[in-house]
Amino acid sequence: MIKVAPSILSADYVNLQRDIEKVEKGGADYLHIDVMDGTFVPSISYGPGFVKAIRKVSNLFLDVHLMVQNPEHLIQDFIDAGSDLIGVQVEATSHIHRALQLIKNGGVKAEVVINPGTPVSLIEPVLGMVDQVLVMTVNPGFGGQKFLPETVAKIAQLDQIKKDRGYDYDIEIDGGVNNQTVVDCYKAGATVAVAGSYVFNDADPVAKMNTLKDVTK
Ligand SMILES: O=C(CO)[C@@H](O)[C@H](O)COP(=O)(O)O
Repeated sequence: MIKVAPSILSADYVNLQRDIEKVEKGGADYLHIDVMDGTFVPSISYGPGFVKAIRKVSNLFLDVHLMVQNPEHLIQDFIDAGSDLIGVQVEATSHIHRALQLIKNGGVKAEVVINPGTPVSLIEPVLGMVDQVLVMTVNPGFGGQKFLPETVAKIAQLDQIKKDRGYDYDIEIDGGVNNQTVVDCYKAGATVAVAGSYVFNDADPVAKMNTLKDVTK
């Protein structure tokens, strides 16, 4: 069964605490928080103060995805804010190893993220040091996009590397995840599914999370 990480990008910001409590009580495994800087991706979202505020009202595992250029400058702020895991895009820094070290040295789980156009070979050197790999299944920056099926092969490749080398990272997927697209990803080796619009654009987000779990049993 896949773990589910609702993405608050699609939550109702005016009733954010209500939406977070709903998915927390309903069995969410993580809460996914997308940090966008308007440079690495076209949109701007939230900063460390936002993560700190959520930390005060929720015990959920905070899965913070930095879609920002040169993330190393911001990592400490997001550690201090109470993140449980911090993800950095391999395309956003010349120093991916250093960025991951900074996260780990701060006592937080470390994740490397790859965009749909980025090959797995680019992150191979750091796979032995991460707790999670995020395979973007859409181009990052916006919720509600269509899943890109060609990304499934990369999930399978990462699963094979994990088995061959005895690594134990989780493989997370993000973008266009729904009750259909999640199935092939799960079969290929995905262990965590981020879902934004599928979960929150429904009157019953908990039922949607349960569906993602049910179809991957
Ligand atoms: O990273 C992103 C968007 O770039 C996400 O985490 C979105 O929140 C996913 O939204 P859906 O595709 O599930 O609507």
